[in-house]
Amino acid sequence: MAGEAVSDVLRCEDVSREFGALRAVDGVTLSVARGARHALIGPNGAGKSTLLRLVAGGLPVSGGRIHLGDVDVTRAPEARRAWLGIGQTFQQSSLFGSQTVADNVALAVQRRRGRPWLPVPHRRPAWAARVDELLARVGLADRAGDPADALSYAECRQLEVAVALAAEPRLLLLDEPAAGMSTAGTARLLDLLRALPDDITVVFVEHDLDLVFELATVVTVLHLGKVLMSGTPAEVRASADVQRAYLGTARRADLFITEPSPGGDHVTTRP
Ligand SMILES: Nc1ncnc2c1ncn2[C@@H]1O[C@H](COP(=O)(O)OP(=O)(O)OP(=O)(O)O)[C@@H](O)[C@H]1O
Repeated sequence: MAGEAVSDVLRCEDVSREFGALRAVDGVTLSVARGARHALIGPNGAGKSTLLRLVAGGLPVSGGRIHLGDVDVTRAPEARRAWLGIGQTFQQSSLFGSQTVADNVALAVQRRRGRPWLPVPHRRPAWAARVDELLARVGLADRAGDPADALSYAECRQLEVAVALAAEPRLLLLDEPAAGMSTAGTARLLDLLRALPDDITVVFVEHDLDLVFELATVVTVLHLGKVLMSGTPAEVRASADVQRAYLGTARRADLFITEPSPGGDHVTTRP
């Protein structure tokens, strides 16, 4: 319906992706509301990263449809989707290590302003101001002149967010943004993501369930390529189905606590 298309930034309808005989994503239907911080969680191999790649356009779907707002982007190439407003960070770094922190962002700003062919970062005042603003947003203003190679792992992830934001996305896809981070790095990342404006909708894949439950407004749980459930963080933490999906994995099954009751399994969450 037209009304739904306006309020949802992203809609996946019956989206599937096969790798040979494996259905990595199996009939996923999902709506992401404007301004949401929408987490995708699930055990290893559930299909989370594949779904992100299908949305970003890095992989074609085997079936189903993907809408960005009211535009059907199912067959659109990745660059077109980026132009339409899908930004992303990757599990693998996409930074230029020998370029400065500021120049990494400047190149991304240049791409957005339609000058991707300029061989070196161009120093137009308006673009430089945008670079400064983005570096301040991700907490790297004081590292602007350092080569990206000199950044810590956590700072690299912060810089990748700045590069993604330079493309002015309305939908930002983050694949395991906290992977490999220290507690302090994760806390900084959480602050950074919390401070993003509401007109940027965020969909993120994350194994750190503490981060998920701190940040997410909606959580979708994938299991064996299918949506097991979508709900608020509280609903997901209280779900016996979700707990069962996580049991037997090393991933924070302790967040979901089963208390035996006369009526059968009863799941509560940690206070
Ligand atoms: N390019 C590929 N070729 C073949 N199989 C793939 C490919 N990419 C992913 N898969 C398989 O698809 C399934 C889903 O993988 P995916 O990476 O999407 O899971 P995930 O939920 O992100 O897992 P993790 O949490 O471990 O990153 C897995 O069984 C994986 O081995």
